[in-house]
Amino acid sequence: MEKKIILDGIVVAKHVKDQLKDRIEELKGKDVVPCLATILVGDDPSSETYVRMKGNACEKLGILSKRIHMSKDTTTQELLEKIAELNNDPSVHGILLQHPVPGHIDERKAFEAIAIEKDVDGVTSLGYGQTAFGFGEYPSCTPAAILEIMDFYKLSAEGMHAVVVGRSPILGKPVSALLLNRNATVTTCHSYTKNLPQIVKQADIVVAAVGKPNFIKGEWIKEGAIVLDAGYNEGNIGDAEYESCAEKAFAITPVPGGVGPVTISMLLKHTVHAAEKIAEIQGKHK
Ligand SMILES: Nc1nc(=O)c2c([nH]1)NC[C@@H]1CN(c3ccc(C(=O)N[C@@H](CCC(=O)O)C(=O)O)cc3)C=[N+]21
Repeated sequence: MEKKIILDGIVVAKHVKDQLKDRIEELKGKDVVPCLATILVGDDPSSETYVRMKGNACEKLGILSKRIHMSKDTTTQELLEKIAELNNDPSVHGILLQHPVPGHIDERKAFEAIAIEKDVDGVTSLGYGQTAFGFGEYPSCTPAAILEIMDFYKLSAEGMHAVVVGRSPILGKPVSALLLNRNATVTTCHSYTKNLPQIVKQADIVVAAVGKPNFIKGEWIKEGAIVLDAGYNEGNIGDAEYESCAEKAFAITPVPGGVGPVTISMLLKHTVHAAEKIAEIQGKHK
């Protein structure tokens, strides 16, 4: 077999961020500083870590990071009001509401409240629909990261059987749609799927998006398949059992250092794009 490829998310993320530097400078020349607002509700330590990483990545690149931290007792109404305020704030170009929010909050309703032009995280149903139809500007960041990694390493999905394990609104469903748009034959598996190992065994491309540590085993992987692990479990453990899957795979993303860092770079890329569109509109009114 050809040499195994370890798909290096740090390298891909750096490539994406390097390409943004000139665009950010150009925007600043037009007096536009891209700005991402992040909303964290509650004090789940790993959510805090991810949101902090997102904010820090913004600042490192010259993107403003407006960090909103709301108490765990926040009501749906209060969260909706905060989102409305950010929708109406012309200095904010992108809004990220960190998932999950505390259980008493209607998360779907909150996601839906994000203005489509600021939905850089691809969480609204309109954004998802646009992604599914193939003209969305901002697919969810983890699905976008998975395609970015494939593009960087020139791994084509065309004609391949892609098996996505997981069907969540911001991961499994949109990544299935993106792969379908790249002309893969897509099977989306979930907790009711029968004979999961046999289905995964047929995959040329496996996307692990279940949220269960080391769930996908090496024995399930076809020799020479591509394994893309979008898992982010406690302790930086992926959804695919790395050692056993790597033995079979032709290419695989590690955790950490795979899909995660690219997810953040896609969020930055979408925020810069959102700012460019605002700058363009402002330019026309001058
Ligand atoms: N609205 C929303 N959008 C998201 O995109 C979103 C979300 N909610 N909720 C949680 C998940 C998780 N997520 C990660 C992003 C980066 C890493 C990441 O960069 N991880 C590093 C390691 C982390 C560390 O060093 O602690 C890595 O894989 O190398 C992980 C996980 C985005 N998510």
